[in-house]
Amino acid sequence: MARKIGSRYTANQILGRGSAGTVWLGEGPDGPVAIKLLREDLASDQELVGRFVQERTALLGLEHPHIVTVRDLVVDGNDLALVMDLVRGTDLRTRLERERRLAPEAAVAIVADIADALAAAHAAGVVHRDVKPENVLLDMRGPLGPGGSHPALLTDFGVAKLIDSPKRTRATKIIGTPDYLAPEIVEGLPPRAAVDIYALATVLYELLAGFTPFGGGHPGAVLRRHVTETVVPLPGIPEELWQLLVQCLAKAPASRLRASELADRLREQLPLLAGMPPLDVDEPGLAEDETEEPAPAAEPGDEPVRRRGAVSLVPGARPDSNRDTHTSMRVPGPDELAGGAHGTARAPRPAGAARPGSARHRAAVRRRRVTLGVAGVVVAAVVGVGAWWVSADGDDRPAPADHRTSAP
Ligand SMILES: Nc1ncnc2c1ncn2[C@@H]1O[C@H](COP(=O)(O)OP(=O)(O)OP(=O)(O)O)[C@@H](O)[C@H]1O
Repeated sequence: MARKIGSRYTANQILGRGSAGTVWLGEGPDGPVAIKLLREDLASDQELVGRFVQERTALLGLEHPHIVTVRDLVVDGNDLALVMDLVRGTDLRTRLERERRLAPEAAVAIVADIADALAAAHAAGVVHRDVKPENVLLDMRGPLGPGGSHPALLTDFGVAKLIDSPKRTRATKIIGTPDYLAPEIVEGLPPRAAVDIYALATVLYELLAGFTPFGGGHPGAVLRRHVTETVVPLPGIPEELWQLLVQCLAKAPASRLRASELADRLREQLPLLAGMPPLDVDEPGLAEDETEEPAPAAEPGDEPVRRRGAVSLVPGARPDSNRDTHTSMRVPGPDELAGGAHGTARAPRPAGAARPGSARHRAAVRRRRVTLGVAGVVVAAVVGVGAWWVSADGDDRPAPADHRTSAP
């Protein structure tokens, strides 16, 4: 089912789908390429097409060994496409799902590559705004580096910005993926380079722990944790690496490292991490008042219900993904964010600690109920934040799906 894209490219086979469109394995005048074909409703939006053409120079100018180069932007009839270098490998999400946690040396080597990519982008005045494991590709044809990792490349540059048009997302809405959103975005400030550092530090934490520091449960609760909670230490993590994470997950953007400094500091630590096994951390449970909403019973013919709080990048998007992707939510007001006196961040559970749902865990929860007057405040905040999520455009609701392959 090959199709022509403009006069120079042919899309031959689907590699994967995201919320903004479909990525194809294609052929161009200089050989194989990856072609990201934006969704039809995006392609027919004149304002977006205009921005697409405007952004051309910035996107095409980003060349770096750890950035997936955009080779061409094609506007042709109903087609709007980014033509990129083809990366033969897999994305970091797929690797993480396979391995659950990465050895610190491999995790740090991958994140240092992406910090290099961000340093180059930030120097060129480009903020990525959607750093997450799905947007990191591992080039299986590249040489093996520290920890046996292939080179990592950052992709999807500029896509969040292109789609974040005033018409689509009104000034009061948030664009991004909840688990990786910097607190200043939740508070409604414009995204600057430091948001990428926060997101990348979140990715590093996730590679080491197997879960993100503030993720889990309702997306409104996730956003609130970014603003109000401090990150919980990971058992067994080397102190210097932990300090680096804490600094880059700082609530104040100015306290975070710059990308080039982060890359250097990470690489300095590589020799100390050589041979260290993955950290021995079990995924924590959620506090009882933060658990996912129960999925409604399926009717015959119903599409599967997404279990977690993913909402699409743009109204109407139906991401072909079984992972949480983007959120498009109203910026919460100060009152809605003021639920942080009592932390709900998911504390890592060292092996042997009570497993959520166990008798020991239930007893602990009962004890907590008795002692926590403040819990009511938290519940109120969660419900408040939930209310503004529910009141967002109905089109912004989670969409079911499954997806994704890597390049052959
Ligand atoms: N340049 C590329 N070379 C090879 N495979 C790619 C390339 N770019 C993307 N892919 C594959 O295509 C799939 C879909 O990518 P896409 O960027 O559309 O989705 P995403 O980033 O996971 O989702 P979203 O757009 O919702 O953030 C990914 O799984 C990725 O593995």
